[in-house]
Amino acid sequence: MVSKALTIAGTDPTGGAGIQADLKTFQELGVFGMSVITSVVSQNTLGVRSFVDMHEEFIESQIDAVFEDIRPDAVKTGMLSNPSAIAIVAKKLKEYNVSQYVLDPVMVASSGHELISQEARQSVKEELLPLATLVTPNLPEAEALTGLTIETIEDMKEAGRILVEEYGVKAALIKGGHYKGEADDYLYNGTEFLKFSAKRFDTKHTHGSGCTYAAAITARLAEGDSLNQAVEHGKSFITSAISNPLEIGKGQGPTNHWGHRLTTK
Ligand SMILES: Nc1ncnc2c1ncn2[C@@H]1O[C@H](COP(=O)(O)OP(=O)(O)O)[C@@H](O)[C@H]1O
Ligand SMILES: Cc1ncc(COP(=O)(O)OP(=O)(O)O)c(N)n1
Repeated sequence: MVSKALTIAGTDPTGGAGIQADLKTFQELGVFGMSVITSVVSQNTLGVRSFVDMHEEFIESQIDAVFEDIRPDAVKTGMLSNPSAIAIVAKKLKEYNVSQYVLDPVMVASSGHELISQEARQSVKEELLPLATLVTPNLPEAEALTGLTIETIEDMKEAGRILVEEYGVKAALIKGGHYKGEADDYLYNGTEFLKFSAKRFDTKHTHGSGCTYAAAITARLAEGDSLNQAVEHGKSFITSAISNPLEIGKGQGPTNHWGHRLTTK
């Protein structure tokens, strides 16, 4: 029996981030991928131009279409730009009793473009964090969610602790891509902190790395991994994808999901 994963997110027509990155990652990890589109984003490796949000009734209809036919084993959410989209997704996650849910709290693209309104940040905290198995903020997202200024490893751990103990998420993975030094991430699961380490590669081709990482973790959860195992597999997947760049695009290019198979001439 094949495992199935659903991503609820925005799009990237150049294929490096968002829904497209998630589906490629699910496929690469041998999991049947499904998708619900929340926003159609005009973006490329140089940045975000604009986006059009799907109406919440249409997001709801897409989620119902999936769950009434093929129940996913795990769900990931990415770009949810406004409070209405967040409210409908939260309602549906509860209605369908989703127990394996990875929340990537997408806020600002690496190009600097805001992908979420200010009001929606509060909705993420109040409505989505209590439902999630795991939240995967990068440092700016962890700062926005907790109000902390994160400058040290201890600050990263404190952010994880606040997200779990004060906001009710089951586990928090604070990603170190924006930190100085090595690319180390810290998982707090409510009882202990675990460190997931990687050498930092000197590359600009990291577009969509957060999406790809969260999608890989979601795929492994769908396959039945424990949370710690899923993060370990996800970290190894994203490190491999960053280590072997395709070097396509005029700006910050995509990670290479197919590390060993795709090459550029
Ligand atoms: N230059 C790099 N070399 C190796 N790993 C990286 C690099 N940049 C980011 N990562 C890793 O990629 C993942 C995504 O991290 P991050 O950049 O913090 O998230 P986001 O893409 O959401 O901003 C994390 O595991 C992080 O440690
Ligand atoms: C539609 C969409 N969702 C999320 C992002 C942000 O992607 P992320 O993986 O956090 O990394 P960057 O590309 O911003 O480095 C996006 N651009 N588009």
